[in-house]
Amino acid sequence: MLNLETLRSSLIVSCQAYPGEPMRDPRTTAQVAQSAVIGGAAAVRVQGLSDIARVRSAVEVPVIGLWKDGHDGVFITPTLHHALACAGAGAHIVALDGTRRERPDGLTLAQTVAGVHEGSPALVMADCGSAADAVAAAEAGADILGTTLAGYTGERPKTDGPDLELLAEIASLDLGLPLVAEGRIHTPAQGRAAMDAGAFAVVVGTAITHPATITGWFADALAP
Ligand SMILES: CC(=O)N[C@H](C=O)[C@@H](O)[C@H](O)[C@H](O)COP(=O)(O)O
Repeated sequence: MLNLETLRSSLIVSCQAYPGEPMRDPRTTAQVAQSAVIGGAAAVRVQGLSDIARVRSAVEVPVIGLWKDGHDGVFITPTLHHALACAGAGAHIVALDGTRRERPDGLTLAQTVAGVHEGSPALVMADCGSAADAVAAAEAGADILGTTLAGYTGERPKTDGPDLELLAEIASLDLGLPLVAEGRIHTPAQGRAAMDAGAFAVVVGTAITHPATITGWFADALAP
């Protein structure tokens, strides 16, 4: 089983393209992931079964896999079925919705985490939206806590950069699990600030791997 200590103080790069986008292709995702590893990514985060499988065979670093189904409510690896499929595709860590919301298959988060642990060697990263989510996810047996859904569930404001206040709050609770900062980390300084707020590791997605958005930032800055 994966030793999480290898990810302490590290950068994890999320490599995702969205439905209909030109880069939505497993071969492209694998090339982006390989490039991230060359740059220093200690792990990668990848969406979708084909991308997980392709990236798993293309890089040596741990793969965090998720399956987005839909785009609102509980959509990040929403059920145990989705989670086990991610593990089956090769994810070392399965990222799943770690909120307190009702799940589409009616299972609790604890039942879902137990199901992943019983059915695969994968660890579970709980994508949380608040400190209350993080507490519940720790109690449910998650292996890693992430702030992925902060600003997306209505419990926290959508901050411009990372939700440093939430990170510090969860870190202060000493839940005994690695706390991964994820969401709207757009600069190296924001990554550093997330570490200083108590993160164990940092996930960066858009600012490294989504050229359409990055291009838009520059284009907007130049507009008269
Ligand atoms: C809320 C949601 O759907 N987050 C997704 C989770 O996998 C991805 O769309 C994000 O890109 C990822 O969390 C990384 O965050 P950012 O791209 O802001 O660095």
